[in-house]
Amino acid sequence: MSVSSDMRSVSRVRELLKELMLGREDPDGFFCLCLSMLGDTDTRTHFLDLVEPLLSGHERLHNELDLALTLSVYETKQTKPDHQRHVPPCYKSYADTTTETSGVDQANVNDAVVPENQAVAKWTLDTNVHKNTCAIKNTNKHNDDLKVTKSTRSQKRRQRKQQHLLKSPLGPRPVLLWFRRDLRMWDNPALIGCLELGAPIIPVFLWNAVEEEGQGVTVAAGGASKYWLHQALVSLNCSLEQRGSHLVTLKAEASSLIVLQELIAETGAASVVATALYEPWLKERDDSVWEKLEKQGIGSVSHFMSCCQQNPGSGLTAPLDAPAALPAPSTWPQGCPLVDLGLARMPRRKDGTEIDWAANIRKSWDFSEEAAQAHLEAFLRDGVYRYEKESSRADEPNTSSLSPYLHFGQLSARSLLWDARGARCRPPKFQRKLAWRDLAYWQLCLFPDLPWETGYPLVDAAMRQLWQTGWMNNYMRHVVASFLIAYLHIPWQEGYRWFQDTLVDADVAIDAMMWQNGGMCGLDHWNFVMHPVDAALTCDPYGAYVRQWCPELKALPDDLIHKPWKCPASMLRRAGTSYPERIVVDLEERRAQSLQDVAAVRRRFRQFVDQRSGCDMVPVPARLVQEALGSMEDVVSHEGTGFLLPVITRMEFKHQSEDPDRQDNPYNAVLKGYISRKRDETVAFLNERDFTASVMCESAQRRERLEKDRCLLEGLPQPTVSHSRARRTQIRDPYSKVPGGVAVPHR
Ligand SMILES: Cc1cc2nc3c(=O)[nH]c(=O)nc-3n(C[C@H](O)[C@H](O)[C@H](O)COP(=O)(O)OP(=O)(O)OC[C@H]3O[C@@H](n4cnc5c(N)ncnc54)[C@H](O)[C@@H]3O)c2cc1C
Repeated sequence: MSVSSDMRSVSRVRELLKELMLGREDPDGFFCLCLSMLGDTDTRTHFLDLVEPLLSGHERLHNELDLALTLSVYETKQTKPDHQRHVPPCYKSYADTTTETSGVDQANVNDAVVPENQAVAKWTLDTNVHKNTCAIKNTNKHNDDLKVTKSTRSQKRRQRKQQHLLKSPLGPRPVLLWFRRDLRMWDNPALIGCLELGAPIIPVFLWNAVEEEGQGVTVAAGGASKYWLHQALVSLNCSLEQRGSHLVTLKAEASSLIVLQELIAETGAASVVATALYEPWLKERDDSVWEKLEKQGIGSVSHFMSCCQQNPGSGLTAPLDAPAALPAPSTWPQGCPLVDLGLARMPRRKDGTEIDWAANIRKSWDFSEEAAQAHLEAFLRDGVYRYEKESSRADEPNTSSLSPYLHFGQLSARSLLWDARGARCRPPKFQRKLAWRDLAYWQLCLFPDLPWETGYPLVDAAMRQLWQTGWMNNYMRHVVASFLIAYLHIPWQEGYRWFQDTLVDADVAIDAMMWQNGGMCGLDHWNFVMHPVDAALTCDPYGAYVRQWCPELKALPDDLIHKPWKCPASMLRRAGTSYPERIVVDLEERRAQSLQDVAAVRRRFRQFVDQRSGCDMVPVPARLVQEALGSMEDVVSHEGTGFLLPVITRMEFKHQSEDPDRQDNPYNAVLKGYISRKRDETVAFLNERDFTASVMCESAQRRERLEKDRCLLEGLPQPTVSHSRARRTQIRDPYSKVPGGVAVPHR
């Protein structure tokens, strides 16, 4: 056997060993494959060394393999004479790498003996496993990439040290698997990374509310998302128990670092593994934790993170399976009951009874990892087709509703993307949403400082859905945000805070980015304002959504469901509704005022408006400019305001500053709802073609609607809808197709 084929066999055996630990290969099959790859002699000599990792946590498998080896040796002895022992040099060096014990500079020895690719073979296995966590969201790594490339050798040394640390006379020392926002068994590289270390695993969750929050208006963990977190931890613990392990929960009141150090002292753990977090204040906390632990000689996540950073961008790789079992330590550290973390604590009334505000959230969601996968499967089987066409509908569940699972890492973004690409329609719109998610994290890294009733049924329905279930779809989030900012003139930070407290998927990066864009101070202004009635005609054309969340409006006819103020008082009385008056009546006037406010701000801070393009500009952190352009000292200090980056600015603002006196701004951003736009286009089209037919068509539709409403209010059966419309003049123009459509030559 050649040297290189030997090495290949050994690394293949190690891969198979992983399969065995994960329960995807049985011991007999594993043994036969090893025998055929290594041959009789090498199997007899090295097999037990290779399967040694099984001794911690997989003893039964080890015993079976030991027996299989004994039987095979016995059989071989019966048939063959004993061969001379032969240990190929590369094999020896490989074994040395894994059991480094001497004081010799092992890094140099190994680098000299083993070709580079073989020396890292063991680690590339880790790299493949680990890198994917960040493959999707890790877009801001230029700095770290550089560091990694330079320090590969020292990392290798550290990795070997880590291996050494894992060995002790009493068997391998445990590894702490620090769960944070990766609360899952499937496609969890940190978990698989721990398994590969071949040591007992202690899964821990630490809670320190202050560390979680960061500075300023962050509100990182609001009530609803903490409630979700609690439930997700319950579910994670069940999954761990099914695999012979459990989650140790701890209040990290002093700090996460101190609790980790105590855990290390108590358990003798040799390393701590976790997936990266990207909120700047948590990243800073983590950096300092890793630094201190490494000084103590604890192998840490830095290896794992650097693997992520070395990700060559080779594209999406297959998600990882969940392990069948986890090796448990001989003794467990003492944790506290999960409820003591106070994540799901309910307020109490004066009489001591509990106010269970989460009852509806519980009814609306299944918090488990399995539910996340079932949701995704169901969505890709069916919903995704509607999503690609009409993701704005509020009255139909057309979006995936996966955001809380993604936020808490109960579903990995990689497996979502993997499955989406495997779906028949390869949904482009859905896949793009994940890019938005990455963008949000990128922005947060870049700019770390970053109970109402309105009388408008769509807005109220959305806010009630949010309150009751902790969620609403993207379109509705736009509707309520537009309403708050453009019509109520309330600062976007208020909306952001409320969302952070009430959304189960509350996510600082995404939420802050979206609210800032809505509040006209982000990197990409919304070039639209949602009109609460027009939007309703698009996303809830028959009022089903409003009827679900505002049942007091149930009895109103379709035509008036989004405009209850237009109902005659007698109709409202009959319907028995106590719905409030509109919070603002003259929407146009409110919008005009909002535009003037923006103009005033832009005049006052003229230095942040690019006079040529009319775009707003934001100061870019000096660090970033320097990284991007080498040295930018001149630009940064010379201007006094730092380096300014023009951002995507709403057209109507730009036009307004160009021509402040013009009343009719051609870039009016208020969106016409889809339905009203289509209806207007149809009427305009018919007007142009055949005025009489158009009038007849309109009045026939109106008569039908009135009749339907009358029957509804008087409790009569609904009239059967007549499909005979007023005759439309046959269109003879061969170049016209549909209103708003493309004109194509007729053949
Ligand atoms: C004002 C405002 C605030 C928002 N706050 C949050 C928040 O706190 N947390 C949050 O997860 N999303 C937030 N979003 C984005 C978006 O509304 C939700 O991600 C989406 O509604 C979740 O539903 P879904 O899983 O059915 O989404 P789908 O449309 O099925 O998309 C799949 C996944 O892509 C990601 N995604 C979708 N849209 C966006 C987007 N616009 N920006 C970034 N990622 C996106 C989410 O992870 C989502 O689960 C906000 C949007 C607005 C307008």
